[in-house]
Amino acid sequence: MQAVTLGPAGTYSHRAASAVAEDVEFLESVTGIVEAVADGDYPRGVVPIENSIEGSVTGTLDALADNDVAVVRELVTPIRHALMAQSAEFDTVASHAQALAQCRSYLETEYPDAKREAVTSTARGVEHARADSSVAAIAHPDNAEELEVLAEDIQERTSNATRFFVVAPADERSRAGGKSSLVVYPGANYPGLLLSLLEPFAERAINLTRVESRPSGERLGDYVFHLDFEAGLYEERAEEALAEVEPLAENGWVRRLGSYDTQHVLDG
Ligand SMILES: O=C(O)C(=O)Cc1ccccc1
Repeated sequence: MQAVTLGPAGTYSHRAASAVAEDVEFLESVTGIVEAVADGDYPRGVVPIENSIEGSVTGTLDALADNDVAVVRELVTPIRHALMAQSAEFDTVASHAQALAQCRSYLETEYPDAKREAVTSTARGVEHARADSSVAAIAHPDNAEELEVLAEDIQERTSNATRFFVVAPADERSRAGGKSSLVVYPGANYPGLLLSLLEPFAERAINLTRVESRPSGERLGDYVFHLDFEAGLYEERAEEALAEVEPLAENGWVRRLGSYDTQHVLDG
């Protein structure tokens, strides 16, 4: 199976995608990846959704609200960051914004004067470091090749895990799986709205594993809600909960991203 993910080669997304596809192609934006799958250009896309230290990847959330795709699996993988450069003499650290944030304390302690440069992916930062001796990169240590690995395991906490979604064309949406994801745009704003969106799950003992709000882009204070819960859409209790949620969004919409299982991908 072919999958498209965040490139160039060597990103954490690439490592995760290799667990589900033999043929991995690259794009440089999560929005572009979700759009390419929605347009039928690729059968699968692998996008980072959430990190245990830094939280949501907002570009991915917004792309899932804006495009009609299915989520068919989630991948959970540990993230271990290394600092690499041509030598210890550098003045800039280039990496993906999430990786820079995940190594904030290390950088503040060890390299307080180094500039931080956010680039489109960790592997793109490595390319900068290869081309320019004043630049160090934060990436998976396997990317180092001729670069010197100056430090390993520089992330904030030992359990730096990232979730990735495997997205597929909308017609491959499944109701089977232990978890499900929804995007809800109520198109309304009144006291207790969020409570009434969540109560149908609580009343049926369905555990919510993630609740995120994102600005709808329409006006200030208008939100799209992203919900993940531990039940399959095939289950009667999930169907019942949705039957209560959908009328609350009569001025907006509810997107069922689908049900899926979790696959843990080990590093190395
Ligand atoms: O830039 C990468 O390597 C990615 O795949 C995105 C990312 C960045 C930091 C942690 C996890 C995923």
